[in-house]
Amino acid sequence: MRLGLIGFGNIATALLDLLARGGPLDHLAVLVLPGMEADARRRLEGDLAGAARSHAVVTDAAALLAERPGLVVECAGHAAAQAHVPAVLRAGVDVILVSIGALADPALEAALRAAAAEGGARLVLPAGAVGAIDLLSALGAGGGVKVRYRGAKPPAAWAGTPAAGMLDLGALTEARVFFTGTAREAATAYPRNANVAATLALAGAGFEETQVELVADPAAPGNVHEYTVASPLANYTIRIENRPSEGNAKTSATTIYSVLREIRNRLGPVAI
Ligand SMILES: NC(=O)C1=CN([C@@H]2O[C@H](COP(=O)(O)OP(=O)(O)OC[C@H]3O[C@@H](n4cnc5c(N)ncnc54)[C@H](O)[C@@H]3O)[C@@H](O)[C@H]2O)C=CC1
Ligand SMILES: O=C([O-])CC(=O)C(=O)O
Repeated sequence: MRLGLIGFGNIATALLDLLARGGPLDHLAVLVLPGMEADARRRLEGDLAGAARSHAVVTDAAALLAERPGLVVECAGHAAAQAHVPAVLRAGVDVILVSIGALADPALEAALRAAAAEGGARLVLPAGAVGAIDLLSALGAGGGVKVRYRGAKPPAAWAGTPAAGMLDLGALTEARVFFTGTAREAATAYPRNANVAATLALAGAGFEETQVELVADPAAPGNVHEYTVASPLANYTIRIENRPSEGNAKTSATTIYSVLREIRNRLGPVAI
């Protein structure tokens, strides 16, 4: 398999580590920010040396495409999704988009849909840190879906976000709701913490109709995603207590495994 990665942070490196357990990739191309090439090469020739038979480190989409990836995983952030994913899709290469909240920008959502159609490629939106997206997406097609989502994380996971200006994160002794609004507002204001809100919106009731609450909770047993769905076909509530990933407290470890699942489902004889 020839894999392209946009971003080489927590998700990308943990994913490579997992993939390498199944044997090395045929070729790996990694797109990093300019100036970060040497760091990436050091890791690819150091602790991640077994991940691929050959590798390349690039800084733009044209160079990534020149490496002929069969699949690209975006795991870099909203700005990277905007800068690089349209060209990859237009070139006919499928993209697993992890920074799903980027689609809260209607212009980018339209551009990515158009690029995928033009290139004959597929934009794959993984479940990421949440679950039961299969059911929500099925119900979404039936219409009349209402979704309420609550995302709670320990205070430290909200560092560097607008929550830090509203709350004294280090001194919290009880749970505080600091945001209520639509999924579009949540994904836009919290690009590194509310991709789940966008995933639920895209699967179910849409960005305006998906109600979101974000919470800093010193007693949270991890990154907790809870949502309730009411629809003519089924009603359900789900609560997921995620362990944070080792490399980034904002990101749940399950996100990495969700991307691994998408890749495994493309390669194996059975998809589940
Ligand atoms: N769909 C979901 O459920 C979830 C989505 N995410 C999203 O996944 C993304 C990655 O998460 P992590 O790996 O934990 O973050 P991270 O911060 O550890 O890694 C991101 C990497 O991307 C690099 N980067 C930033 N802009 C770039 C650009 N324009 N071009 C190339 N590289 C660039 C950074 O230097 C960094 O190394 C974030 O956008 C995050 O919000 C995270 C958790 C859940
Ligand atoms: O990983 C998580 O728990 C969720 C997350 O950061 C997001 O929704 O962006």
